[in-house]
Amino acid sequence: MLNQVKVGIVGGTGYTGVELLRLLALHPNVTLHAITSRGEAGMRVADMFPSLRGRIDLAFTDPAQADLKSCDVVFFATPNGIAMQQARELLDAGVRVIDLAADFRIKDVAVWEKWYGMQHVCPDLIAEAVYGLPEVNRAAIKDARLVANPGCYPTAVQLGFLPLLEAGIVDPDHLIADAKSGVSGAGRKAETHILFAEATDSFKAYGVGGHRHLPEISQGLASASGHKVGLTFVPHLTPLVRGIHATLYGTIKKETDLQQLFEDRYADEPFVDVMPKGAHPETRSVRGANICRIAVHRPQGGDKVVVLSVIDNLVKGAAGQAVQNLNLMFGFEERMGLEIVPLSP
Ligand SMILES: NC(=O)C1=CN([C@@H]2O[C@H](COP(=O)(O)OP(=O)(O)OC[C@H]3O[C@@H](n4cnc5c(N)ncnc54)[C@H](OP(=O)(O)O)[C@@H]3O)[C@@H](O)[C@H]2O)C=CC1
Ligand SMILES: CC(=O)N[C@@H](CCC(=O)OP(=O)(O)O)C(=O)O
Repeated sequence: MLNQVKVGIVGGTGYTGVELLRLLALHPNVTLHAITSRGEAGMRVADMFPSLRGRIDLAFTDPAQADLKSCDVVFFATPNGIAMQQARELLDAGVRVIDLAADFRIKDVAVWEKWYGMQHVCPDLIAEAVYGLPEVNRAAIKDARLVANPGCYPTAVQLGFLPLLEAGIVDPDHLIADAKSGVSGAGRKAETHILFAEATDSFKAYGVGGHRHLPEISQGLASASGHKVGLTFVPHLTPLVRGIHATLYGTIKKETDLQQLFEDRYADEPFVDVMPKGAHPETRSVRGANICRIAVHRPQGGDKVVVLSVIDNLVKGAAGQAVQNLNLMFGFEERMGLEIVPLSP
């Protein structure tokens, strides 16, 4: 077992890339070896991100020149369609890969190609990849060469629905996920809808007709329930920087103590907190930390269950979960580098 891993990050200037840097800077068993950027090659990381001054003494390298093959593991914090072009070469060189994008998340290649609008260049690697949701796939992640780190909405929604579907408590044909994301979920790019004046002091749904996280969530929930699910998923853009709040609805078909069900399911999970009965988790209670806080409700004792699930999209929804996966892959304690108290307020 290695006690020090050499890490490369492709896409070090994006929001998930810099979040990886923040977490890995304090990870005792990680040595950062290469951090790429095409636009900022040559610039010192700490000059671009003063929050990392005194913590990271490296410069960005162009991905074409970066020494990725001598790393033990490479994270791709890049747009969709980039990791699939380089994964095989790295795996062949003995490098393990964690993709924060969606290239390896959906097992059905035709479904992936339809939603992502491009041809997949290595479908055989999709078959090999392990979906990196530790609360479901912990054992397989430990042995994986290639991990598909889950999407942000899919993390919040799946963790909220899993106990109910695994135990057959709700009707799997009529699930509703009403989810809200902060603006950092859209990445660090110049687009009109995420400009301060457009996104602040306003609130809107988007992708009601279909969002690319729908097939990813449906795949995970189907696997939990043992058959296909019917899911209505509506994402919203909310004027927060970080955070996802998912309100999940199901129709109860089998009676159980819902609070006990959730507490038992997540009793041994270091990064899922089932809150006391009647709680209303806030996104600020997870800000900056690798945690999903969940509360389960049964309004007026009726036939509907309502689950509230909150995460920080950049941490449990991306970089933190990726570090959790690294810890599992290299046999480190799962909490290593992730013992962070959320920022509140
Ligand atoms: N933001 C979030 O909350 C979440 C994001 N994700 C996923 O993680 C991935 C990264 O997201 P995010 O950090 O928000 O994205 P950003 O747009 O903020 O950053 C993208 C990064 O990728 C680099 N990059 C872009 N194109 C290429 C390329 N062709 N080759 C190599 N590097 C490239 C960019 O740097 P440069 O152009 O200088 O090379 C930049 O560092 C995306 O796939 C996203 O869907 C997943 C979960 C949550
Ligand atoms: C607010 C916002 O725009 N969110 C993004 C989520 C993108 C993301 O993180 O995508 P992956 O998890 O698939 O990598 C969106 O809806 O497209």
